[in-house]
Parts: sequence; structure tokens; C-alpha cells
Amino acid sequence: MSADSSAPRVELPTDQELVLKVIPMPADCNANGDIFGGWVMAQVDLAGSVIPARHAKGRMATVAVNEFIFKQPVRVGDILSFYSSLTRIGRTSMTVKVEVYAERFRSQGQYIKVTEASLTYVAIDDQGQPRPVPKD
Ligand SMILES: CCCCCCCCCCCCCCCC(=O)SCCNC(=O)CCNC(=O)[C@H](O)C(C)(C)COP(=O)(O)OP(=O)(O)OC[C@H]1O[C@@H](n2cnc3c(N)ncnc32)[C@H](O)[C@@H]1OP(=O)(O)O
Repeated sequence: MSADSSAPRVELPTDQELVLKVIPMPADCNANGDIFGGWVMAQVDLAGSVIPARHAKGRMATVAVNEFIFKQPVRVGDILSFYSSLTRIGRTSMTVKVEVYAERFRSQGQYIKVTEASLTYVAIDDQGQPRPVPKD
């Protein structure tokens, strides 16, 4: 496991929405004993869908992971907080930023940014084809 004593403690964002909190378990570990990156990506995909789902008002699909940065390892017992905001709304697609902050076990109240990502979702119809995002 990597040491993180040098990882900067940061403040939580105030301009983004808390969309998900989750605690990884031992079954989510990789061979290093840290949390498997694919598990983190799955949580980010779910967290990123929350704000677009409000606009899509129906079925949608992830079309692209534009950027995904694993800044610090995630560990068993971390309390993960997923913050998100809409960065672009197109005709049928929406792009969001997702940032993930960890409170390490026994260091609750201190936050480390562990992951940041940008994802694009497309509103789809019953045939799985793109449909316009409804205007609010
Ligand atoms: C039954 C009840 C339901 C209710 C429900 C509520 C659910 C609320 C929670 C949902 C939770 C989802 C969270 C998990 C989501 C998965 O896990 S989805 C599974 C993984 N994704 C997939 O399987 C999708 C597979 N891909 C596809 O089916 C097709 O590519 C798509 C998505 C339908 C798009 O089709 P396409 O022909 O490529 O579309 P195209 O017209 O070229 O482009 C459409 C838009 O996508 C954009 N786009 C296309 N490619 C890219 C790219 N590479 N990069 C960026 N943007 C792109 C285009 O720019 C365009 O945007 P606009 O300019 O219109 O805004």
C-alpha cells in the first residue's frame, strides 16, 4: 500500500453537489491491497449519472469517459464522497465532472482528493437511439 502522509488535505467543494457516499470493502481490493480501479470507475459512472438523469427524465447511457485520473489510492474503510457538476449540456448529451474525496479510516473529517473524472451521458429512447435532452 502507498503511504499518503504527503497527500494534501483539501476542503470539500462548495460549487458541486454531493451525489453519492460509499465505503469500499475488502472484496473490492486489487493485488496491491488498494481498491481496484474498476470498482472506483463503476462508482464514478453511477455518481456521474445523477445530475444528467434529472435532465434526461428517462433512459440514458454513458457514451464516453473523457478523462479519468486516479490521484491517490483508495483503501478499504475509506469514506468516499462523490461530488459532481454539469459542465456541458448538448442536444442529446450531457457532460459532468466528478471529484472523489476520501476520509481515511481514523482520519474522519480530513479529506484527500483521490479521483477526478469527466464523463458524457446520452439520453436514449426505447430503441437505444439518442433523443434530445428535454428542455426544462
Ligand atoms: C427503463 C427505465 C429507465 C429509467 C432510467 C433512469 C436511469 C437513471 C440512471 C442511469 C444510470 C446510468 C449509469 C450507467 C450507464 C451505463 O452503464 S450505460 C452502459 C455503457 N454504455 C453503453 O453501452 C452505450 C453504448 N453506446 C451507444 O449505444 C451509442 O453510442 C449511443 C450512446 C446511443 C450514442 O449513439 P451514437 O450513434 O454514437 O450517437 P451520436 O448521434 O453520434 O451522438 C450522440 C451524442 O453523443 C455525443 N458523443 C458521441 N460520441 C461521443 C464521444 N466519444 N465523446 C463525447 N461525446 C460523444 C455526441 O456529440 C452527441 O451529443 P449532442 O451533440 O447530441 O449533445
